[in-house]
Amino acid sequence: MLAMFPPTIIDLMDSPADVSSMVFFLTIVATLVIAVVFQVYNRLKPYPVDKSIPGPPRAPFWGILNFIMANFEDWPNTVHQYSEKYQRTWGGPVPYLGTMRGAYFILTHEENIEHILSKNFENYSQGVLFKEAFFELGGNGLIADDGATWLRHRKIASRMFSSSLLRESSKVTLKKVQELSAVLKNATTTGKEVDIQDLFFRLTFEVTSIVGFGVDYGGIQNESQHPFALAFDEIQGLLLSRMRDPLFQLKRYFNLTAREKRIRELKVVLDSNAKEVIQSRRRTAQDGKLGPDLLSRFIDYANTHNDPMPDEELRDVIMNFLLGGRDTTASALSWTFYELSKHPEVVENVLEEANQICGTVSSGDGDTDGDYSYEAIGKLEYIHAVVMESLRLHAPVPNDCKFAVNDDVLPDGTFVPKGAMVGYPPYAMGRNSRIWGSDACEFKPSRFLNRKEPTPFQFPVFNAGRRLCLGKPMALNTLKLTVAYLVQRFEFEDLQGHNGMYDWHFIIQLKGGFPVQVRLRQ
Ligand code: HEM
Repeated sequence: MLAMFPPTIIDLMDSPADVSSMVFFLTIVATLVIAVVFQVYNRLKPYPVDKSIPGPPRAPFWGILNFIMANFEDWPNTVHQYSEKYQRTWGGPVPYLGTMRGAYFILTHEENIEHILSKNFENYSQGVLFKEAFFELGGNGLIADDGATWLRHRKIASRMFSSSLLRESSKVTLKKVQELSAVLKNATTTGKEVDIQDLFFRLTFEVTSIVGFGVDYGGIQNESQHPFALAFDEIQGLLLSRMRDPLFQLKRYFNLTAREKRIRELKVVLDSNAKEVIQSRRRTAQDGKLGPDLLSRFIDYANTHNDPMPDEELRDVIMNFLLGGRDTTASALSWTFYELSKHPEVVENVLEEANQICGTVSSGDGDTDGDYSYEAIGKLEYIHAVVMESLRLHAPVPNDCKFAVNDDVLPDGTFVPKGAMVGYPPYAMGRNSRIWGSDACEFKPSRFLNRKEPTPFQFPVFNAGRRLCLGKPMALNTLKLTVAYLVQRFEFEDLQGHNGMYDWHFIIQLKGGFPVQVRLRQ
């Protein structure tokens, strides 16, 4: 009977000695495999998270990762719904894989957020992952860095974001909004639909480039964009896609995929443009004619404080400025105009305040009418409330996080193990009924009128504590100026009835853009 079965490897051995050496060999292989699997498991296995922490059901090994992946496309809203349900720190274990770091906690109480962003700031880092994924763009710049390098840049940059830079940015914004207005005016005569979201991304690219390093790429009126702007957009998309790829470090190291090859090509374009700009600013510095842009201010600081800054460091300054200021402000503008398109009564109030403070504008030909000086924009209280309300409901950075350097206990008693990811969601906090009341999801600018502004820990749209966004005053000025100027001149009709769906990566944008029909305001 036995002969009917195919011979096994042992049947093929000539002697018992062969058999025992084969068994020995297989035992070694099996032991090695088990040791490797055990090592890998030990490295990837989730941290234990106390059962008292609420959250979605936990699967063995994967913890709540399946839940995160299943809801990833709609993560800001999912976080909002679960935060509303639990009204306390929630989360669970996740494998140590990709962006995940063993455990993920989501904080929605201001005391906990103040703890991680201010009181126990030293214990929470930006984490290596974002820095690594964005290295070709952000380098060792302010946004992704931690520790001594961050502190040095932060100290210098804080001096630079002065009221004189703000005034300069206000002038630049006005010039660029006038160019955008010309494009819209043209659309009123051709009757063509325009994607206002795309125009806002162009606008903020232009403003940040001029204020950041004194270059006007002229990309609002031109159909085609400058190679630097195109490369910046493309590389940003590719670097973002690394965040969902647990093997990106390996692929980058060996330059394995089309994405990694393209990133290298784009980095060359960006770096050579940045180098040109930096060298030109250095030459201007030698002639004693430095401009008002941020890059010139850094060069001046380095020269006057005898604190040399190599080109690479200045390159990172430029890129981080663009990274921090461009998409965030464009997102905020797009959502503000989205909310205005749904709330004509708010548009009436905006118009009334803008006419009162900036002066009325002659219909059709009022490009240079009105006072949009920094001082005038500072007086727009209602428009400020509109912009804040839009930021509350549509936080441009909907989810943010830090990583615990050592074990810690949050003020609400949650134990946070070393390495765990601690998320704080500006989007969900902006819609939280505990903070904002039962009408939290409604757009009501009046809630920002005649009341104390919420603390940054309650409203972490611009982050909070030691890493509060340096561009907040500049962003608010740009938003208010653009709203006042455009609402006074144009009516926007959302022909497709956008339903507020978003695309989100780090930033939320209106899904599919925001195509509108533009008419001159009568
Ligand atoms: C509506 C517009 C904006 C929003 C919502 C926003 C939001 C934020 C957030 C959430 C962070 C913290 C990121 C983190 O550490 O996890 C941040 C940091 C930063 N932002 Fe903004 N930002 C805006 C506009 C700007 C502008 C216009 C600039 C400059 C031109 C800017 C420059 C920066 C810089 C340099 C940092 C890093 C600060 C640090 O880590 O010390 N931001 N911003």
